Amino acid sequence: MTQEKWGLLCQKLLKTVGQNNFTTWIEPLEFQALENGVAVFTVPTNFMGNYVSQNFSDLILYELNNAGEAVQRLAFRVAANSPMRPARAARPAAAAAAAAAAVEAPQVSAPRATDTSDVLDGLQAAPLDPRFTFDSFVVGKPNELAHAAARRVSEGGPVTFNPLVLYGGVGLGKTHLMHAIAWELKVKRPELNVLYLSAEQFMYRFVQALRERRMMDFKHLFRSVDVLMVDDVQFIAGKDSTQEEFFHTFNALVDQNKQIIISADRAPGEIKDLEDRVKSRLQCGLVVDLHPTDYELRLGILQTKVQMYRTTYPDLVIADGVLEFLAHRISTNVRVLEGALTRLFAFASLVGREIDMELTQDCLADVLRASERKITVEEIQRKVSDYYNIRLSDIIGPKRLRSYARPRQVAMYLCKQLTSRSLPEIGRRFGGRDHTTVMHGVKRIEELKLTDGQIAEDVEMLRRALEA
Ligand SMILES: Nc1ncnc2c1ncn2[C@@H]1O[C@H](COP(=O)(O)OP(=O)(O)OP(=O)(O)O)[C@@H](O)[C@H]1O
Repeated sequence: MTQEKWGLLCQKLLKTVGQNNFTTWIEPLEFQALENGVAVFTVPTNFMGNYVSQNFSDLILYELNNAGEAVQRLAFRVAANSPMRPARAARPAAAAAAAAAAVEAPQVSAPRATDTSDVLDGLQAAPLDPRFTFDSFVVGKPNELAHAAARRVSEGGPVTFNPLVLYGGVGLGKTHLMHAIAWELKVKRPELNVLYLSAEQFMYRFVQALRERRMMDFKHLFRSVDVLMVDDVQFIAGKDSTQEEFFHTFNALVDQNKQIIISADRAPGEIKDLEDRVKSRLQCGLVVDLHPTDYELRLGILQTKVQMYRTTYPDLVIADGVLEFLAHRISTNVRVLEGALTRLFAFASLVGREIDMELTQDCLADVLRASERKITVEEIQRKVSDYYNIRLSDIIGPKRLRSYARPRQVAMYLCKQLTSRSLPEIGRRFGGRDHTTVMHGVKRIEELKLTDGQIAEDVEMLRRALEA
């Protein structure tokens, strides 16, 4: 990090801590160097180093990381020429050594075998992946609404929908879109404090603050951001104190008209063990769904990735039909699709062969086998609820009315037939039901298929729709 960059960060710190605190504590800090993740500052006195590390280190770390510097901790050294530093010769050797040693921030001081503070301090703001930009995001029918909403938020204009909630199954691009928003805001509105972190990191930060009795710092930090992005919010479900703190943070930011962006693996109303008040707050803004990819989107993603790979492997040749084959066969999630392509390119470049169908099938045999059973429990639940025109929450929820119970049993049956999930796992996905309930449901549908033509037809139609 350069002195200029530190100067720019100081302007942000001034805004957050106020003129008095800034003049007394921040201005006297001199940035020295960034060494192996440690930002070293000189301070006029030991006392000042201790004070800053206890009261402002969270904030400084946050700003440094937010500015793209990978800093895990801060160290404060008393300046050798400080007028306030006692002459070296006048002090006993031990005291001199102690004074010369770095004053480390207490929560990140020497590694302690049983302490996770060091790890937790690295979680100020999760780093943004440089590959996850809007340019590299391929838009198709299943994600066009989510993309449009993300684009709008990334303009950093007046807050129109708060929060923006992006939800969808594994590997469908939620994190990619959140990072893309953050990158775009960095360019368009560099003065904004944008904090991206996972819900898990939010919890660790909260627990750390509680343990170190630094809740005021924590609250101050989270309430001073302009845009807060929390990824995978379902993680805090069932964690009561974290949910409560999240709720207060959320309200404080919304009151200040600060933008909040959340991602989750399902719609807020369907996240089990998420407090109702949190659910209802999340539902206040714009909730958009990233649907499972369709064939065209997968093909588009593959073509885009191939263009990118061409810069690394300019000589590789892909035979006609290979990308279409992959887009057709690997429909689990985009992460798997990308992984398959990476492996294929690496393999072909190692053996110096053209990528044709034979090489693809050899190299990706396991991936292709695994994705034969590609349908997820969530997709089945969604399709069944659409088919019977009932809400997804009624498929998962406790209601026993026949109009919900029968579709639920159909969904359980299809999960057993079309996924590799065990009965207890399926039960868990259906609102925490016991495996015997699933077993009963599956058996009931097997019987009905033989005696009830309508059920047999429903099951067949759904199976075909899911396998399409
Ligand atoms: N539409 C898309 N265009 C280009 N790449 C995509 C698209 N959707 C997903 N990806 C890629 O797929 C991978 C997984 O995406 P991402 O991590 O955003 O998924 P996610 O929805 O956050 O998943 P999880 O639920 O596991 O957190 C990333 O490498 C991402 O770049």
